[in-house]
Amino acid sequence: MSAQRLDGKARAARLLGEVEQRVGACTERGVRPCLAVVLVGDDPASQVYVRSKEKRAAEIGIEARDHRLPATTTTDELLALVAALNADRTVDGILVQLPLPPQCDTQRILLAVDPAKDVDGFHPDNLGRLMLGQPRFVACTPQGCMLLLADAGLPLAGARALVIGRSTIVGKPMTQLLVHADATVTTAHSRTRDLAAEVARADVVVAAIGRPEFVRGEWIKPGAVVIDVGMNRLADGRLVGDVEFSAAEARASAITPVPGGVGPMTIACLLNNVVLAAERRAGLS
Ligand SMILES: NC(=O)C1=CN([C@@H]2O[C@H](COP(=O)(O)OP(=O)(O)OC[C@H]3O[C@@H](n4cnc5c(N)ncnc54)[C@H](OP(=O)(O)O)[C@@H]3O)[C@@H](O)[C@H]2O)C=CC1
Ligand SMILES: Nc1nc(=O)c2c([nH]1)NC[C@@H]1CN(c3ccc(C(=O)N[C@@H](CCC(=O)O)C(=O)O)cc3)C=[N+]21
Ligand SMILES: [Mg+2]
Repeated sequence: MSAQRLDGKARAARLLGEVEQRVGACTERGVRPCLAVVLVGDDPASQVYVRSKEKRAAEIGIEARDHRLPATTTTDELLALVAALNADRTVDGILVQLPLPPQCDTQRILLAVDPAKDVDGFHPDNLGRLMLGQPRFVACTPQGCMLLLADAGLPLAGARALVIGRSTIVGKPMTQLLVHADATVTTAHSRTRDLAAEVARADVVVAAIGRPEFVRGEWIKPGAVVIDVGMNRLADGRLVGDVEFSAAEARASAITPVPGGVGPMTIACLLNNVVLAAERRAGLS
């Protein structure tokens, strides 16, 4: 058996087509959807991500405004920029690219973003609403994973789901979304005693660890659906996920590739959140 590949590139293109229609409706009402991107320092991976997001935005008529700041930027300087973007009525969404340099107080800065412009879904208000089952902006990567899971066709209600990772940006919101989809969810992390045994009984595995091919293919339950969030750059330049892809593919019923899986979905869901914010400004929602 070989798994169905969950093609995130194609699924993202479809979502972006829908978002583009909605961008058009806003623009007709005189509201040009606009995303402000704040990038501090010169981390090469962050630059790649920001560039590809701005390219996708331009393709569908969303304005992306770049704010590039030196690696020495202070918390106060960032707070002042965020306050200006909050007050700017032409800005619909604000994205502060993470990670920030160590001298910046990340929690304080994320808390300062207007929750109505928090298209990453990282503000405590938006995380709390997700917890209540009344989401406003849902974090983009978990949102994208849910869309790919829907393509796999496996009913989530009653399924055993395993989320590996408990970060605020991926693991925790992913666990919440699966709980609300009526899965029976386990969250694993670095203190989990027997990860192989947890994986072996899961009908759905979402891996968000940040360690190349850490989840062995032989752990996967035959027929399981595997969503690989990991993005690991190897010394030879190859990009691999957190799952041993070739061995997992032989056992799973469906699996996301890296690249071309979750990554493109994250960007499409971000722009989906931007148009949601713009629709409110345009009086369309
Ligand atoms: N495709 C995309 O769009 C995106 C991809 N990513 C990628 O996803 C991965 C995870 O990102 P992120 O959540 O930000 O990472 P973090 O480093 O914030 O979190 C990693 C999580 O993995 C857990 N972990 C570490 N080692 C183990 C282990 N041996 N066994 C089980 N769990 C372990 C950690 O546990 P503990 O809490 O105990 O430390 C932690 O909860 C990265 O590769 C990142 O690049 C991230 C965002 C978007
Ligand atoms: N405020 C904030 N919001 C984020 O959403 C955010 C962030 N900070 N910091 C970093 C992580 C990482 N992330 C990625 C998104 C898309 C790809 C992506 O498109 N990847 C391509 C491959 C890219 C390549 O080849 O290098 C793919 O998987 O096919 C990757 C990584 C968003 N993040
Ligand atoms: Mg990917």
